[in-house]
Amino acid sequence: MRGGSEQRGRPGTGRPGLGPARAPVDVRALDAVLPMTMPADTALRRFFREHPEMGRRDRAGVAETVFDVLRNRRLYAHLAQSGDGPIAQRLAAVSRVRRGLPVRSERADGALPAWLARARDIDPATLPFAIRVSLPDWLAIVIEGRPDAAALAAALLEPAPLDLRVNGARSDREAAMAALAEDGIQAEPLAIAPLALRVKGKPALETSRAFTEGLVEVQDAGSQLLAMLVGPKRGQTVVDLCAGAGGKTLAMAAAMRSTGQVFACDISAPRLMRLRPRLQRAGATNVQPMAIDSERDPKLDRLASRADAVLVDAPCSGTGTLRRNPDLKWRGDPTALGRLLEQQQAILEAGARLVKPGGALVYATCSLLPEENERQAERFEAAHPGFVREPARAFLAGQGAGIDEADPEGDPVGFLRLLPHRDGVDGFFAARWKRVR
Ligand SMILES: C[S@@+](CC[C@H](N)C(=O)[O-])C[C@H]1O[C@@H](n2cnc3c(N)ncnc32)[C@H](O)[C@@H]1O
Repeated sequence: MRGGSEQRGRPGTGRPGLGPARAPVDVRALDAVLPMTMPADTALRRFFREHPEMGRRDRAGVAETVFDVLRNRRLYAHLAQSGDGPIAQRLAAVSRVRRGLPVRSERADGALPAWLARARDIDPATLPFAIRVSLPDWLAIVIEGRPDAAALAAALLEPAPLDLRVNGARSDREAAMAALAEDGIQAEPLAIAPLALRVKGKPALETSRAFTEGLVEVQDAGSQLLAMLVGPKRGQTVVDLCAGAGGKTLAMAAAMRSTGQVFACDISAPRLMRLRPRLQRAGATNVQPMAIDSERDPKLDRLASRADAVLVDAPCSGTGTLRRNPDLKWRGDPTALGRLLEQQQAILEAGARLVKPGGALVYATCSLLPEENERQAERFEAAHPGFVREPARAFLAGQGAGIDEADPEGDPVGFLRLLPHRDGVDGFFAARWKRVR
């Protein structure tokens, strides 16, 4: 998808259309994001920092266009092929026209140019699957092969909802909803996870009392289930081996009511730094952030066979989170998958070494790719007969998650698979094992 029509008419090249300085702000924002040299939300945050004159509402409008384009980029680029002007301008115009928003016309009579009218009126059902659902070929092949392809692909094009996890150490759902309501934020409980709330609209959450006082934390409800699957209990030693900025660390620390110890390990010190203010807000005193060089870091030796539970929330393709991170479709490099698979295996091995006899090991991804999910879990089991798979859905249902014990696809294997079109959460995979010897 990179190339062809998208390369034509770059900004500042004397091409027809608007010059970059005069281009509408959503077009300039797209110019900043589309080179994909960094994650889209980082590029957009930087763009907003450079434009302090923009108000909250303007930013929201621009973010909506940018993310709509990222979600639908392949379809829009196809529809924009016959248009004139720089690609960012054409993509923004297609986005606006297909969302029923006004588009600035350059024609004297105010009518849309013919190409844009065609782009507005075309029925995507007439287009090939990968273009229709805006997936790169490598991912379209995987998704089109599934029985639920149409529903899954459609769900991946929707914006993700904003889910919160109530900090059980400080509040409960009723009290958190009341605190949010004080700041005009409406939220409803979700059945799937016992501490999950779904926020209505896009309010200014981070300035609300519920957020600043650590009653709630932003976390997809599916992600909350993965932390629950670890089953951390008061007083235990738990290792979160790929803790990142600590979404699941925080959930586990709260479940342990600030007793015991959660070692939050990651090779990215900057990500772990982002965990610190979150710990403070949540009042979690049982977490020890631990920056490691790799999964073989000798710092981990002292935890060998000591952990009651280990979570390996492995680095992965992120294909389950495309609602939230649509730029991954265009930044993701399928040739890097082999390296990721090796890393996942190595981290899972390292995690297993830390589990004490009788303890639990959870492997989780936010991927839709069987190679990163079922195949990895099966490979691990074949090499580690001392780890016995436990039925994940039954485990979660036993803790109050609103999911059926039986796999919806009738699969008896005991893995957890969460899907946006079916479960209303991001796409996740998880396996839970008990170390029996
Ligand atoms: C899926 S993210 C973790 C998200 C996090 N658990 C959460 O809930 O927010 C994967 C993390 O693995 C980390 N990582 C990558 N390779 C690693 C390794 N060899 N050992 C430990 N962490 C690693 C990455 O830095 C990244 O933060």
